[in-house]
Amino acid sequence: MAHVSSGQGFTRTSSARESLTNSIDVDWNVEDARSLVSSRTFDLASDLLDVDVPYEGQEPLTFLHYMKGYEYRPHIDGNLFLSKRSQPIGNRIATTLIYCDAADEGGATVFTNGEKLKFQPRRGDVLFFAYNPDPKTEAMHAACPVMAGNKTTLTQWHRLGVSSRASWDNFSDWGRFHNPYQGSEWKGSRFSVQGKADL
Ligand SMILES: O=C(O)CCC(=O)C(=O)O
Ligand SMILES: [Fe+2]
Repeated sequence: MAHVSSGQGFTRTSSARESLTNSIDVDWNVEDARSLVSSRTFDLASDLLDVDVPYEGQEPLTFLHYMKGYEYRPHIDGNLFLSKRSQPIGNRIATTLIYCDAADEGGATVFTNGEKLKFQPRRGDVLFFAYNPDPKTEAMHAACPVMAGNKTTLTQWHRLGVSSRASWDNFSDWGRFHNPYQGSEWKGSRFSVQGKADL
């Protein structure tokens, strides 16, 4: 059972997932650990997907802490295709996982359909996956139970079509989430696929 926190002092529970979680809103007006880590995940996503993934208006960074026996059963993070024909405006298209601490035993991230990949993370590893072409097959994944030690991760989901004026919760039916940094905008440089050919 997970105690899934919004960071606003309430939790909801999920039987598919057992971890301690916290949502970390990013203030895009300042350059700090949160904005720098989060922005790098969007740059990576833009580069790999060949489409500019916005920074502002995205879901918060989510910190997950798995203790011994905790796991996250097979699930999909998003349910739309990223194809030339469909325009997944406002929807999740990909996920970046940053492994802050690896378990001593267990805690692999596995892709349970398609090619059945198993990724045994070490501290500092980063895993990126898109839901293309079929999110219900290749992108179905799970976090194996932690058998010894602790595992902590930061998850950043990536959406297209969000902005400082149109945040992610406008495009989901989970209700409106208070973000103290709503409307903040990154003033620094950012990766763009337009300049990629010149690299
Ligand atoms: O911690 C993991 O290995 C997977 C986490 C995950 O699936 C998620 O945050 O959506
Ligand atoms: Fe997931």
